[in-house]
Amino acid sequence: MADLIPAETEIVAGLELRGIPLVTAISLETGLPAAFVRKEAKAYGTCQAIEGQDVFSRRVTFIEDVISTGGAVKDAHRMAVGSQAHILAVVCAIGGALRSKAFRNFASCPLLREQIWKTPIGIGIGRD
Ligand SMILES: O=P(O)(O)OC[C@H]1O[C@H](OP(=O)(O)OP(=O)(O)O)[C@H](O)[C@@H]1O
Repeated sequence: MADLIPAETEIVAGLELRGIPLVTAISLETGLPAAFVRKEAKAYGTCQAIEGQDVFSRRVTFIEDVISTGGAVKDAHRMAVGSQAHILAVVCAIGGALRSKAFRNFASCPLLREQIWKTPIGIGIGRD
């Protein structure tokens, strides 16, 4: 997966929960700093949705284990945009589970929709 991360990436961000061990391994392999995207912002303490790095104005690639409807990526994208991160792409381990609903969800995330055809997820679509 590490080979598939866009070269401009400054931070890799794993989506809770199964994206967390993946992004940790990719961070160790690439040296890119890892962030961790909660399903929703914590209601106390840091009150953050994205932990581990300040993603403000940074180029971020999401790391996911599998995408089905795209709902988890859509939620993460909304929170990352709220933090003014620039999301370059989402790289997932298993793209073949992608369902048609994902395209409706990605329609609200134009950057991801653009990238989806260029990243391994596009390969996943081809296998579906
Ligand atoms: O594209 P989607 O339809 O959103 O489905 C994919 C998501 O579903 C799974 O997580 P789940 O919600 O089961 O949570 P978990 O990783 O915390 O177990 C998986 O790890 C993805 O994050």
